[in-house]
Amino acid sequence: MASVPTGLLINGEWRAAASGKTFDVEDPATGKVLLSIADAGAEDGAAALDAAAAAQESWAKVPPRERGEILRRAFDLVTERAEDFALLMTLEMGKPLAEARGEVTYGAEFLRWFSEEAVRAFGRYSVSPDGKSRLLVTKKPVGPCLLITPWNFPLAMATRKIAPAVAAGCTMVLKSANLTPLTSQLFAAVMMEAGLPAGVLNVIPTSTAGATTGPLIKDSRLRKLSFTGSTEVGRRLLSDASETVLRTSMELGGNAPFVVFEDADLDAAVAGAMLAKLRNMGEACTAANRFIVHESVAAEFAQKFAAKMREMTTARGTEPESKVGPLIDAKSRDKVHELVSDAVASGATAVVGGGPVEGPGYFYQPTILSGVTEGTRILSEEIFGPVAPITTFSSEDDAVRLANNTEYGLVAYVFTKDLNRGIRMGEKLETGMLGLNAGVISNAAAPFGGVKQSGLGREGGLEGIEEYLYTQYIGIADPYAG
Ligand SMILES: NC(=O)c1ccc[n+]([C@@H]2O[C@H](COP(=O)([O-])OP(=O)(O)OC[C@H]3O[C@@H](n4cnc5c(N)ncnc54)[C@H](O)[C@@H]3O)[C@@H](O)[C@H]2O)c1
Ligand SMILES: O=CCCC(=O)O
Repeated sequence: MASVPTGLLINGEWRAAASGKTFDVEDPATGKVLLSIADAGAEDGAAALDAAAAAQESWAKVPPRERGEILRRAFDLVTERAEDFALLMTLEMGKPLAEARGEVTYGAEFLRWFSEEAVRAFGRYSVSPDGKSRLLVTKKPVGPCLLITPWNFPLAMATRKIAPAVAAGCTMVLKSANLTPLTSQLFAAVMMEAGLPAGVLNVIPTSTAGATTGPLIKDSRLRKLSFTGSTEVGRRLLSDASETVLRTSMELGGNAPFVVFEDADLDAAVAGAMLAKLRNMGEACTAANRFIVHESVAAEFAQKFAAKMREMTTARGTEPESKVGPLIDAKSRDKVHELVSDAVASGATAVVGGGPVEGPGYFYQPTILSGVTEGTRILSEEIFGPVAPITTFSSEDDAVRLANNTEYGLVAYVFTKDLNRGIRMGEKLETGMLGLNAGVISNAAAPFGGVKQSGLGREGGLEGIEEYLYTQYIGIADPYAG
């Protein structure tokens, strides 16, 4: 296992927090402390922004190809050390090793994708409609960015922001999640090894997020905030960002509907449901949160889905048999159980599972609830656990109404053999993404993001780099005028 830096990364150096404080990172499978790392405070946050602001001008001048090559080297290094990254993620976050390996592949792909995009931030030159002037449109790096990441995908959520920022020529301060900061520490070390100049990426893990990043958001040298996390915190940060009219990208919560029509291939729908529900133990913004199944196939779907859920072994992610790891902490596990208990009290039935697993760690049984009725809390809140509530519908209009009945709009899943119906659903569903007969659609080459209260902006795809660029227009006088 590679050694993980335990300091703050500021201007290319690993250092202790100004206060000398550290905080503990726990293994959610055992509750034991894995490592203590430097705990940044406001003074460290200011030093990190000083470094990012000082490096911005020279970094923006580095040729795009060179920036791309740094990212490509980082891709190679992460790929070479895939096992180190996977084990670290399993230890600090809990996901089974096989899934952690999948996240390394997914997370590294943002480095490769944006290494290729770095050289394609094109502008345009055109003749004005009246022919009397010329219009030159260019793309420029937006400037120093604050990147705030969640705990659930410790590598991919960081690379999805850092890679496009590097490609665009922005400097940055990364505030990693306090529950899973270790992967970001190792990744930052890799970025330095790949040749990223000092000051371009600064990393400030902290146990006091608001106090440490609040002053940065109000600092006029900061030009961009990219946040991934809950809608609740996102709303607060948007309000703070309004003070300096800070440019923002917000990747927030989800409440994905998983719609199964009567003509769907039920085995394929169950396979999709297993992915959409159990990937990352259900701790994903993209997790299917509501199974909306046609009344004529609901019983058969529930029975097939339950048979698969029963095969899932709950164990520490490092154990070879583990298919479902622990939830991130006791608070999350208690919240999941509260939602399940509320649904059961409101008339739902636990077809399988229904409670926490006894013993150390924060494990929860893979659970299916049938007969969940509209208005039940579990259908409106993010579950963030391995629990699948099933509700039924009788017509396409009914399915659309139920699916759209949420403040969120990140992703939806639709299973049908009728392509026209699939396309119609895409047009009618209020989401940024749709999985058509697919249970996972995350891809570095695709624009990831939501509508409604699931956020603003897109990460990945051709769109991802745009979040870190601004457009400048230069009006040129008629070159034929005397
Ligand atoms: N849409 C997406 O792409 C996406 C991806 C992953 C996770 N998420 C969402 O993230 C949530 C789970 O992650 P979480 O529990 O880490 O979310 P969270 O909102 O609690 O925290 C996210 C990050 O914000 C920091 N934070 C919390 N309060 C802050 C404050 N006042 N100022 C500055 N930073 C603050 C946290 O320390 C963490 O780094 C879920 O809602 C999930 O849907 C969304
Ligand atoms: O948690 C949300 C991110 C999931 C993903 O990128 O696939």
